[in-house]
Amino acid sequence: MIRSSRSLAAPPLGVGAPRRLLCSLFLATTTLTILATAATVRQDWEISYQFTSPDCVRKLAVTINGQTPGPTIRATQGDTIVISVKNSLLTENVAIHWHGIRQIGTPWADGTEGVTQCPILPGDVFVYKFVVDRPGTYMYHAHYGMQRSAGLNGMIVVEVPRGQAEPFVYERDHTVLLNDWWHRSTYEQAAGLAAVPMVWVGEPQALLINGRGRFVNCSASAPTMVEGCNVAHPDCAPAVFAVVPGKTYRFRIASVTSLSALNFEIEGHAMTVVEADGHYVKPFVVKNLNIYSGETYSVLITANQDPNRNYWLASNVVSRRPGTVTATAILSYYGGRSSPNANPPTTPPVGLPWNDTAARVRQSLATVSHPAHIIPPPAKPDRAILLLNTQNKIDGKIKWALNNVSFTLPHTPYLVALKSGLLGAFDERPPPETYDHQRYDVFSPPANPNTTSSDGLYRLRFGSVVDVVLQNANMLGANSSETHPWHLHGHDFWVLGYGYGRFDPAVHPATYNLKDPIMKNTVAVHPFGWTALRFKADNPGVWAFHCHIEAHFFMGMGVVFEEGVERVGELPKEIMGCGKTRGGGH
Ligand SMILES: O=C1O[C@H]([C@@H](O)CO)C(O)=C1O
Repeated sequence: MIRSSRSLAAPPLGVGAPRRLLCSLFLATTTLTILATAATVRQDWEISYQFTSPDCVRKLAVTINGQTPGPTIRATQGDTIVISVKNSLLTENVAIHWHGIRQIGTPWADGTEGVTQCPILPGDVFVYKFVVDRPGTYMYHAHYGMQRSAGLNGMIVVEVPRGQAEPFVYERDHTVLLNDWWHRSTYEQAAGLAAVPMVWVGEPQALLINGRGRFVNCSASAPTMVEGCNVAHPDCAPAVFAVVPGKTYRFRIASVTSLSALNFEIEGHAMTVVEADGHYVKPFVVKNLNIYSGETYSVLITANQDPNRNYWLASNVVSRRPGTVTATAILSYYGGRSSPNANPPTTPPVGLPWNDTAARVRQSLATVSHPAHIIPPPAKPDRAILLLNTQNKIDGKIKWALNNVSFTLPHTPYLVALKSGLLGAFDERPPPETYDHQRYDVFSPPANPNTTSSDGLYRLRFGSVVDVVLQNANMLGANSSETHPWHLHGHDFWVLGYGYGRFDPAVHPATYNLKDPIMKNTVAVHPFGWTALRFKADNPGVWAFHCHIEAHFFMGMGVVFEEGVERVGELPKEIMGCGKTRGGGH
């Protein structure tokens, strides 16, 4: 049972309030309406392991109140979200990240174990409290070890306040949470990644749409071939999305995959892309939407097809050679002759060719700001950090590194260590700002695969403008480079440009889009390419920036930024209790 409530806050008592009330009746009413819309959305969550069958095969999953995915959090811009999390995992810690929520003024609520908090111990209750300051489509998920892959995830929808228009209209929205799913436990996956030789997690056993998919080897004809397989299990019945003929719908789509880049399609219905990571996009129409882990999009579709049959929603792997069947859900018209959950008469769409990188780059380039919602980027950065993404080795173990440093999480959260002046909690030497970009050959495997590890962090001047260029490269094997979706906590960044091959700091900044760049919190770095972003270091706190592929972050593909930590208010004691913070941080 979820206890969920949205209660209106009392109008805040401010110096201006009494004077505003004396204004004309019209003004007073308007002011009160605005003040009264800020509400508190409360939910009580209990996190526990449960047997679930998302792809028809029984597996233990980390659930919220028994469910995976967890409940969708729906709120209005300006609302305060209060989620009380009880860890009932018995033998496992937990931490929950509110992906895309900037946590302005509440950096301790970001939910990133090792960065912003100690993990929540079994039996403990931790209350996350933060404001959703921007409308849009977001998600939440575990941010502790590889726990996200175990099922702890869900969506956050932040609506615009009533009466405020968006640059498009629709009848209502549907939420679509895309995921990938493995049968091996996250512990087995993590142990494999850290082994010599490494055991790679491999392609997922299933793709999920709203937590439902189908393992290809679990079939009605041979149910006993796979242990725990039951094709009739209600957990794996495809999700059904109902539409009224002639109406336009907003599909809010989020990808919380551990690994897979996906190609999403609604059979027979063109999709107009209108939002990316909480920002309005200059609308463009696609048949197939590419979506990387950590990204969200909103698309509009109009229910203008034959209402007497159903249509597939389909999700397919791209960017890696697929080893997983298409995930499907069903679009059904109200009043049509087809039963809502009947399979459509066609075969499910298979998406774009997995290796059509050019098509995916085209979509990245098409994603620019809506003309009426441009937030202009600062003309120049104060600092530029160039990060070379390489696959490397440490003591024979395969790792990922940035400028030859593979990231490790400290045991003491940076936020507490920095705020409380704890020494020796992490490597005080800052990681390198750049690499030998004139000589490094991004098209060949690293000449010397060995790398080093560190938990050092970048300290940014508060209020400064920072550019980061993510340079992709060849992996350890010849002719291979993968897509990496990089996610920044605590900020949105402007996406200034993408390029193929070696980034040249003397040439490429002149090609940046400073006119109408989209702002995002997650962006793809395409194979053998580079991606340039800019952000303002104006959110006091400590923020992770990492590849959103669960295995890659585990293998060291991340960095951490600190800015204005001296401006952070008193830290809640509840985020402490581990590492050097065991005495309460003092
Ligand atoms: O980090 C990774 O390791 C494997 C492979 O490179 C080694 O097995 C893979 O595909 C990754 O993305």
